[in-house]
Amino acid sequence: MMNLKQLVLASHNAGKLKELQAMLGESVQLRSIGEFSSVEPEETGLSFVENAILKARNAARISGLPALADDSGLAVDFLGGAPGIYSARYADGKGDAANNAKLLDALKDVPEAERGAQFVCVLALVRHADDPLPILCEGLWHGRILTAASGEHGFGYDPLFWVPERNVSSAELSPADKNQISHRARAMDLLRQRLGLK
Ligand SMILES: O=P(O)(O)OP(=O)(O)OP(=O)(O)OC[C@H]1O[C@@H](n2cnc3c(O)ncnc32)[C@H](O)[C@@H]1O
Ligand SMILES: [Mg+2]
Repeated sequence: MMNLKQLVLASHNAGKLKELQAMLGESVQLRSIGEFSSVEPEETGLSFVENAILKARNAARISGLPALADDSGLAVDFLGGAPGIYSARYADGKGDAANNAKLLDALKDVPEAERGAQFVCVLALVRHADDPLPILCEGLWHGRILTAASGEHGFGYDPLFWVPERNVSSAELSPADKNQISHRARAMDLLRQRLGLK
């Protein structure tokens, strides 16, 4: 079994680090890859799985530690699953606010019944850079895209994501609540099972 006290998170996204660390609790300390390098690998894969593995291998290579990567995004039904793996780059790298504005515009005049969407999260854990058997876990979260942003918590597309089971946007959920039911929470639940942490 790998030494999970020294796990590096292959992500430059502070929101992910916060959520994943909260879910893992104190038994595992996640170190950010940002401590080792500020260079972000190019996400050249065609799937969440490929990009998660690519990021995990890269972080393991740079840090010399086992690495966990999270590749995630928003798949919107009306847009045929876009922006999907391109969610972070949807507005050409101009950031969360620009991504959200572009999404609202793409769904302008689309009725509520056709605004379904899923958050997707794939977690990949490699023991070392060339690990031939990465652990892969995925989680989905079904909801709807709102017609205007609402809420201050979370990050990314959270203010636009309506959570039917709670009747609020994902950014209106407390961090603890989001971490119980999100795509990331579901993937992490599976990962903890795989690692024997629960
Ligand atoms: O690749 P790393 O360094 O981990 O950081 P990133 O932000 O680029 O992460 P991704 O490539 O996985 O892109 C994920 C995109 O999906 C969005 N996203 C993922 N999970 C989310 C969540 O829980 N709430 C809101 N938006 C989320 C996020 O804001 C990004 O635009
Ligand atoms: Mg990324």
